[in-house]
Formats: sequence, C-alpha cells, structure tokens
Amino acid sequence: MNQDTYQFQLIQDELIQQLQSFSIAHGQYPDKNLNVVINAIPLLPLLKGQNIAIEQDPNLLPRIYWQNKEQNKTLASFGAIEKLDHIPKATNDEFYLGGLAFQQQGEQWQDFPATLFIRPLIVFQVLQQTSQQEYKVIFHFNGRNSVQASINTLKSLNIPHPLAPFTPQLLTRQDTPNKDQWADLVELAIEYKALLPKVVLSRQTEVCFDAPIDTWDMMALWQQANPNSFHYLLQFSSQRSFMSCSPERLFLRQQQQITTEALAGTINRGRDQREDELLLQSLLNHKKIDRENHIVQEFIVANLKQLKAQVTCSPAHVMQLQNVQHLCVPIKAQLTKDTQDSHLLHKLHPTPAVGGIPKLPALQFINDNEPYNRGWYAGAVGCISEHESDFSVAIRSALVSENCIKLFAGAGIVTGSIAEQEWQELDNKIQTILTILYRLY
Ligand SMILES: C=C(O[C@H]1C=CC=C(C(=O)O)[C@@H]1O)C(=O)O
Ligand SMILES: [Mg+2]
Repeated sequence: MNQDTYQFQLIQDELIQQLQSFSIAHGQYPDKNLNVVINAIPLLPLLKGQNIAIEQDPNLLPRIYWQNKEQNKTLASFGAIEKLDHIPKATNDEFYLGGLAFQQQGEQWQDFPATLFIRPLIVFQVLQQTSQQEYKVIFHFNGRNSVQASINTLKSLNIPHPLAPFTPQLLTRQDTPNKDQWADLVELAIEYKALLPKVVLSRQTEVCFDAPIDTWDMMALWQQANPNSFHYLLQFSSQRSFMSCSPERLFLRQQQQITTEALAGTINRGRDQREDELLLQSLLNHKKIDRENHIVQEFIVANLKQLKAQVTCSPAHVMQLQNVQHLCVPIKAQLTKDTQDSHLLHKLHPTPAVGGIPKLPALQFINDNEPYNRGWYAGAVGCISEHESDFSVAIRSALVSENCIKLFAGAGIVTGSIAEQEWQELDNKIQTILTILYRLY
C-alpha cells in the first residue's frame, strides 16, 4: 500500500468512527449535520478519483466542485439527500447547491432542468483557505437519511487520483450560429433597436476529440489559467457535466447585505503593457461599451429598489482576465428583513449582461432567433445557506459529454455594435479554454 492510499484510509476510518459515535448520540436518523476537521485532501483529485467508483455506487452522484471568486470558499460534494425543483430557503445548518437555467421556457437540457438544487450528502471543504492545511467534512442529515447510508457511501470513495495534462486530439469544431448566420442575427437585433435597446446574442462552439475528456483535469487547467473567477463543475449523471470559470457574480448575500456588479463591455488584452494600458483606457472611455454596461447597472439598481433595498454603486473599474478585460461597476445593497434568495433570483436573473432590455421582449427575441438552446449557459449557479448565499452568472461555461465539449459565449448588441467585431469578441471570450483544449500553451 502506498503512502497516499494509507493516508486516505486513515481519514476514511476516522470519519467512520465519528459517524458511529454520532449515531450513538443522535440516533440512526439525525436531524443535524456532523462536522469533522481533517488534514488537507486535494479536492479535484478526490473528485476525479470517483470516476470509476460512481459506476459501482451511484449514491456518489451528484459530484460538485465549487469555488467562489475570492477563493475563500472551496468545496467538493458527493451525493444528495434532497433534490429540489424550486429555490430553497435554508434554515439552521441546511446548505444547498444548484442553479437555474437561462430562462424557464423552451426545451430543457438533459440533467439540467429549469431549476435544480440539491442538499449534498457529504461535503469536503477547505477550512483555512490561507494555509490550505485544514479541511472539514460535513455529513448532512435531515431526519430522513441514515448514518449507515453515509457510512456506506463514505466506504465506496476511492483514493484521490492525480490530475493529468490534457491529451485528447482535436477532431472537429462547429459554431452555431456560424459566422454568416451571426451577421444576420446581429443585423436583426439592430433593426429591433427601438424596441430592444440591448440584447445579448450568443454562440455555441462544439469541439470534439479522439478520446473522452476528463472534466476534472480540464477544470484544474482552466482554473489555473483563469484565477479571480468562480470555478465550478456540476455532474448529476455520468453522461455529462456543466462547468464554468465565470468572472461574473449575480449576487453575494451576507445576512441582509448584497454585493453585486454590472459586468458588461469587453475589450481584448494588449500584446504588451503599453498596448494593454491603451486598451484599458479605451474601455473606460468608449460610448458603445458604456451603453452596454450602463443598461446592466440601471437594471440591477431598479430591481433591487423594487425590493425596497438601499443601493449604492461604486465608480467603474476594469476587470482584467487572461484574454479579455471587462468594464465593471460594483454595487452594494442593504435588503429588508423579509427579502429571500428566491426574490433576488427572480428579480435579477437574467440581467441584461446576458439577456437584454426590456427583459421579457429580449428573452423572447433570444428564444425565437438563437439557433440553439442555452440551457444552463448564462443561468445562475450557486449556493444557499441561512446567513450567506452566493450566485455566479454561468458564462465562460461548457457542457461536456464523452468526447465533445460545447463552449458558450455571448456579446451585448447595442447601437454601435458591428457584427464582425462582436464575432471576434466571442472568440476572445473562449480563447482561454480553447488554448488549453488545442494545447497551445
Ligand atoms: C455573455 C457573456 O459575457 C457578458 C459579460 C461580460 C461582457 C459582456 C459583453 O461585453 O458583451 C457580456 O455582457 C459571455 O461571456 O458569454
Ligand atoms: Mg460586449
């Protein structure tokens, strides 16, 4: 037995003992969680380690990885004790992970319905993000799931599996819409500009390879190339996974305090520092980009005010990512006591950073004219607990199944948009992940 296997089995044994003592104190069906502090365990390798185990024990599904933008919350979860088709309100030690599709109408993606939240069975979470040395394991109980079932699932966990470079060879690429269809779509949106001052149009780029894709390896590489973003991966069945490295926050709620942002307006990165600085300045002083962003800011502020929140905006700044930079206006709000996450999600999602304005006609335009189904791309993905909830806008995202990956990118169309430039913007937005998939690094 090698050292890693030995270490992992020690952790497993310790956790089983703790679960057994917990059931002596609280019965076979506890109604509160068990928290255990353990030594560091690498989360993506732990998730990857279950690739084979899920075939034998489907209770290990869903597998979810979640890291917030500040990287002070990182977790891996296995299994579910509840699956909900509505937005939950958490009390006590309840915790939910999940999300909403881009919009409720239209055909749904398999495994990714209009709304899906789960309360996980087992969560491994980094405890002290600064040192990365201590982790905690949370076993969730709701009075209906047994300690024995948690022990069984824990026993079926395999040891963490080392991450590997991305090796599959690219076979095909297909853009939907293609470049000509895109030009027609943008032209149509511009014809409608009196009715639709802004609509975000998007594209699906499917790339297929000669071998199956390991999503955990892919997440590790994408995450590395794209820090300062959310990183998440949700797998509800062994057939497909949805993943994202999104720079955009829908909202963070801490008690009744909200942190959000208007993130829209894009320019590429410069080849050197001087060009980068010039591009950054032009992002801050560009009429069309300001229009794109301002519509989002106005929408968020107006909708928070409808919930009777007190809202303040900070001056715009530039968010720099590996291949693009965005205009960002930070927004804070104080909510009334009775505002719930479901109210926030219904009011804010989808913002005109991914939908448009006015909201419903823009969504209708997208539904009627985009030649593919967005599903969870541009949806809202996050976690809910009593005192804190955090949601990301699921852009810079991908749907992975077997040998193929669907990548998504959108661009806000306003007066002054030019189809050719917006097509280039789509390419820039998927450049980070394409560089990894095409092995150009
Ligand atoms: C819709 C996307 O980006 C949004 C967020 C930032 C900048 C955007 C833009 O400049 O068009 C988009 O509104 C996407 O990446 O798929
Ligand atoms: Mg744009």
